[in-house]
Amino acid sequence: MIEIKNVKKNFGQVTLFECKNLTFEKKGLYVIRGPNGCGKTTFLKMLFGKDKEYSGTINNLFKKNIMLPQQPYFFRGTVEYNLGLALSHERLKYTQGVLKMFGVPLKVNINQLSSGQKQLVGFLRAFYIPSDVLFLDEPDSFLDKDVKEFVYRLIEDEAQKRCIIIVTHNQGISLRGTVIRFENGQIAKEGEINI
Ligand SMILES: Nc1ncnc2c1ncn2[C@@H]1O[C@H](COP(=O)(O)OP(=O)(O)OP(=O)(O)O)[C@@H](O)[C@H]1O
Repeated sequence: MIEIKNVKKNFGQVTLFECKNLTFEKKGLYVIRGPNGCGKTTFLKMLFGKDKEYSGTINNLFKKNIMLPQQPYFFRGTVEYNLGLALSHERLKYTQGVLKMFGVPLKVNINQLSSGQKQLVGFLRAFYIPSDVLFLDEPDSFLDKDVKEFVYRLIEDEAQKRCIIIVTHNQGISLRGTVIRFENGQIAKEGEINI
């Protein structure tokens, strides 16, 4: 669970956003929406605990937190090598199956993949590391329709077991979750809808 009370984020004299009251429960999918530059990535980093420069309270009670940034870090080496460093044998096998299904080569250097292929690898790696809460910062920006559909269904199913907080500009493919919207410098819960 994450509880937020009277949080204000400033850069210098300028207030980027405020969040008066918000709770992320133990399980569920939270979809963060808002225009470019409103502060979604900044907010995610604050929830994750990486950015501590704000006023007010963010009480993150989750023990194991995993964050997938917009540009995840990969080690020099193959796709398989990068996944193998992070995942258990069983989860690695499943991940390899998904990548094969979408035609992503496993034995090539990670930097030889397309942006969408690389994004799928980064997503699967973060998704299959056990955690209590998973923060996803635009994990879908380069994914085609079929891959996005697959990833969204995976996220929706998994959110029945743990808390997943995703930032996305998605339009077109449905994703069922509680929408948290940035509007005029305020963050508020909109309720559970299909975006
Ligand atoms: N360290 C910093 N100092 C000053 N301004 C910053 C700093 N970090 C971020 N900003 C500004 O805060 C604003 C919000 O950035 P952020 O990346 O959180 O937005 P976003 O909503 O995730 O945008 P996008 O949808 O484009 O990814 C931007 O205008 C950015 O320039």
